[in-house]
Amino acid sequence: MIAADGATVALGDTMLLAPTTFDASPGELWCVTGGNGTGKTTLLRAFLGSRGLTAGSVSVMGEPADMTKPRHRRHVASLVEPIPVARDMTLREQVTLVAASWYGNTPATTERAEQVVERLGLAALGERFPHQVSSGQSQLFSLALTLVRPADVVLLDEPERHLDRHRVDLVAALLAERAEQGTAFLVATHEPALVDVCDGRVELG
Ligand SMILES: Nc1ncnc2c1ncn2[C@@H]1O[C@H](COP(=O)(O)OP(=O)(O)OP(=O)(O)O)[C@@H](O)[C@H]1O
Repeated sequence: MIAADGATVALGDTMLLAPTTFDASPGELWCVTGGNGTGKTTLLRAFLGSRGLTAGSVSVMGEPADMTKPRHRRHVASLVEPIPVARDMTLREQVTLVAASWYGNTPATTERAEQVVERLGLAALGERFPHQVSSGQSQLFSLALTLVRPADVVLLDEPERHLDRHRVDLVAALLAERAEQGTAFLVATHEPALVDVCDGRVELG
């Protein structure tokens, strides 16, 4: 489902990602761990197709990673780069809009969006605008925008950013539940609580 075979990124003499090999199956939650600068974000970007490889290969569902291809974009949801948000729409409206763009504008879609908002503890903040929430709440909002859409593969870069222990546990539980339903996850993290719920681990550095 998500595979790397000797994936390597170098810029001149600088090694951004040492040769990396792994293979995650559908429904598996994999963590990418390692110290600062060991190549976690670089590996995720390789799976987005935004960072070219010097050697080796990466694939998603057996095909090369290429976000210019609509098929790839349909399969892969990601929170690796910041997600653009609308300043003049509430959090709930934006999560619902993303859901509607994938599932259609129906009452079931509204319900689906509300479930994600609730699971991430954002229900009471749903009528706020992006500039009216804290850094941690903003991170939960970005996760809601990422997780509300359908995806076979989800790539997340340090989803624990700005989150307290309780919220990290909320996120870990939600990711583990989504994985059980068949989504494959690749999650770069420094957070032991996320590593604890992983089925596999890529250790860099
Ligand atoms: N454009 C670039 N030119 C040169 N080196 C780069 C460039 N971008 C990243 N690097 C280097 O590549 C290495 C891997 O960076 P990357 O962001 O993938 O690390 P990371 O494991 O995600 O780190 P962190 O835990 O700090 O987020 C780092 O040593 C970084 O300095």
